[in-house]
Amino acid sequence: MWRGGSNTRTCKRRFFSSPTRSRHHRPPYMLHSRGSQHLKAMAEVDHLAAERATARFDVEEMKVAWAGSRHAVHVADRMARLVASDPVFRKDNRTMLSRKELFKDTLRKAAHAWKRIVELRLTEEEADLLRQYVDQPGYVDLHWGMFVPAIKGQGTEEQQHKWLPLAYKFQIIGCYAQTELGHGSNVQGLETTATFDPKTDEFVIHSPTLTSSKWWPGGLGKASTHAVVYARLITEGKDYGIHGFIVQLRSLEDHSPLPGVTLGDIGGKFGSGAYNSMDNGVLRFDHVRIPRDQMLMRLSQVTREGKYVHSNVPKQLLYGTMVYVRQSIVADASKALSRAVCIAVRYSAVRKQFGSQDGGPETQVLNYKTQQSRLFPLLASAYAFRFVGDWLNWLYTDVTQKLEAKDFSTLQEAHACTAGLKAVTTSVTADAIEECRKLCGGHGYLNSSGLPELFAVYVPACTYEGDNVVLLLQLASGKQPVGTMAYMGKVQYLMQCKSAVSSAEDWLNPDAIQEAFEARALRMAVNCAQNISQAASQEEAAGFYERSPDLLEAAVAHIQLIIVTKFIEKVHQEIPGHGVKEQLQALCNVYALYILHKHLGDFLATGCITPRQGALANEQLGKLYAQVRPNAVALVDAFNYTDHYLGSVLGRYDGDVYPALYEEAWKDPLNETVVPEGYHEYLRPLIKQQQLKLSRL
Ligand SMILES: CCCCCCCCCCCCCC(=O)SCCNC(=O)CCNC(=O)[C@H](O)C(C)(C)COP(=O)(O)OP(=O)(O)OC[C@H]1O[C@@H](n2cnc3c(N)ncnc32)[C@H](O)[C@@H]1OP(=O)(O)O
Ligand SMILES: Cc1cc2nc3c(=O)[nH]c(=O)nc-3n(C[C@H](O)[C@H](O)[C@H](O)COP(=O)(O)OP(=O)(O)OC[C@H]3O[C@@H](n4cnc5c(N)ncnc54)[C@H](O)[C@@H]3O)c2cc1C
Repeated sequence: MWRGGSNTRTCKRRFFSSPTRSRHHRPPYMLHSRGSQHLKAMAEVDHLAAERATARFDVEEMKVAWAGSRHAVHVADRMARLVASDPVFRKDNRTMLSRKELFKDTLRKAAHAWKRIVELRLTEEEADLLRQYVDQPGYVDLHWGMFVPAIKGQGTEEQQHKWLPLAYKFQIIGCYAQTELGHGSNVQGLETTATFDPKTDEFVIHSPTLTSSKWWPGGLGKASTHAVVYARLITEGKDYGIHGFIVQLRSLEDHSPLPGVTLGDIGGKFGSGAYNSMDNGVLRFDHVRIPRDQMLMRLSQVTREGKYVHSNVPKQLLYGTMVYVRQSIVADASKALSRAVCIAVRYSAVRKQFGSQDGGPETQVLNYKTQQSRLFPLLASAYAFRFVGDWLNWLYTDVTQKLEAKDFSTLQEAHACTAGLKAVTTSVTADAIEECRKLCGGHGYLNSSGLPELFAVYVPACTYEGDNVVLLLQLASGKQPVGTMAYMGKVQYLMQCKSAVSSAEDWLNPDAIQEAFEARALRMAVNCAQNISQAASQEEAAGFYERSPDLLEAAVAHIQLIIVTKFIEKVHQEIPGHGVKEQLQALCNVYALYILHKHLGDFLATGCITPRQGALANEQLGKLYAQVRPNAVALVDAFNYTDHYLGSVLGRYDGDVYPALYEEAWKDPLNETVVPEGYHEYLRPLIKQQQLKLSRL
């Protein structure tokens, strides 16, 4: 019932295609042949070769561990090359395009991607990867990511039979129209109505108020012909709450809005380039009629006579599409985070500052302990999110199979885990991309570093598909100790256990880590429960409301425990390749001890560890950073990203950063003329006026 598209995995190796540039854009030194020869010679040097030589593990095997299988590495490799070598998929000029140009460029790329998918007869897995490497948000994300899964999950067999082939062949383009101007988080508060008219066997879709205007759906603004619209179902005078309906919005002949439909784009968004390639839209209905069979009727139906019938399944299955997308957002978090970290690690190995008193070489900034303590936990988090994402995908698949067999026992667990992991991984990733920008110093602030755009594209992930705070509160309201909450069954032990750690090395023992994280999460949850019951003499809801800031922290502790646990489980598996397991073990420890250090207050306040044990964890963390240092560049190489996909002059595989930065500057439209436009209007008169004044003195 929750079926959606297949999940894709990341990958790729370097493959840089430099776009051809007009002569007048060239930096001055490139106009001389000696200069360009020099540049060419420089480009053939691998400035990071020395870094790669210090790696103590087999990078090719680490690529397999990261991607999940040899097959996954291979497919991703082919798709990334395909995209990187195709000039239509060029993206280095994206931040310089106007909104209209950017949108047209997105339409062009989507159409070209589809053409290649059809021509090359790509499989679903290959097509998903190809779209991922095109790396430009657009209507296709919502078409494949939400419209199709909504019909698969909530449509009957007949409805799927009718609509999916149209969607699969792009004969219709769909979006997911749930959020309104007045309500997003509170789905039950949506106002759009779908009133059944038994006389005509139709639903009348209507937007009764301004706040009921659909607002935000991606792909709605300009591209979609259809939408799955969420509206209050009213029949026989009774409001049955939110249900999904397939509604045609635009003519399939000339793309004009159908009668009664008003729609457009909601306007420019944060950052240049970035999510502005997406046409997030506004939509209003004025008594638009659709046939009864366009209500998605897998979970509940309205009969010809107008009788409402609800199947014997939990009504929350209506939210299945959101659960599906949330679990893919967790997988995406590791992709975005690993991209930022790859850029910051490579650049930190190239960048040198200070440290040469006697004319010798300066210090690579990656050698500064502060740089390591800021960067290596993010590197470890990228791996941690990758593996927890794989586990979540497994959980989702498992729940989906159970639901097919009408077993709803794991539904709540899946909801809680996807909601909590979505919230934690996106919040950490958004902050981490910004940290990576700072780790790259001034150059990180340039669009050509790739980081500003990555940040601007990524941050809305903290809001869309459920605001992170709202989702964490969902997790905090979970009741039964099942699945990932099973450790709560050990309440008596975990409430009084004392950590046995007595040396820094003791923190390398996964059992010590696991116990500390379990005890912290459990004690925080128990403290919350006690405080809620004390705060709420009359009603539990009042106590929940009162203590919700503490509940958020308890929910985060629970999710961090899940991430640590899944990383430990991963490292316990058989992992082939020289040194690969050892590196993953080190990263797992970095992740866990970093979280412990960062949230030391929680661990101390709940009495799970002593201040001395906290200090020992930090001591061990420093040792682990030293262990990661010689492997750092190889560990980001294992993400296997092309230069095209990274889209960063600072993160280039060859580390040849400075000529690339220099060259990139000349591509800016401001450099199209030597004397800027506006000089004669504003600058010259100003200067002349001042000169005249001075000459009169
Ligand atoms: C490859 C694919 C890639 C795709 C990427 C696409 C690109 C992405 C681009 C961006 C695209 C962005 C696209 C977009 O942004 S699409 C719009 C996304 N919108 C949201 O995410 C809205 C967030 N709000 C909600 O989900 C609900 O309103 C919440 C959950 C907050 C409350 O809910 P509700 O109002 O009903 O009230 P209740 O709290 O009393 O809950 C009642 C009961 O229901 C249970 N419950 C709640 N939820 C679920 C659930 N899901 N499964 C199973 N159970 C669930 C709950 O535990 C409780 O159980 P119990 O305690 O009674 O036992
Ligand atoms: C880029 C982008 C793309 C989107 N794409 C789509 C799409 O394709 N289709 C679609 O239907 N929607 C889409 N959305 C909408 C998105 O799902 C909502 O914006 C999101 O669910 C948050 O809801 P909201 O805007 O109502 O936030 P609000 O709920 O208004 O949040 C405002 C603040 O209130 C807080 N808050 C709200 N409720 C509570 C509570 N109970 N307790 C404590 N704090 C609370 C939040 O934490 C937040 O700080 C998109 C949004 C964005 C930004």
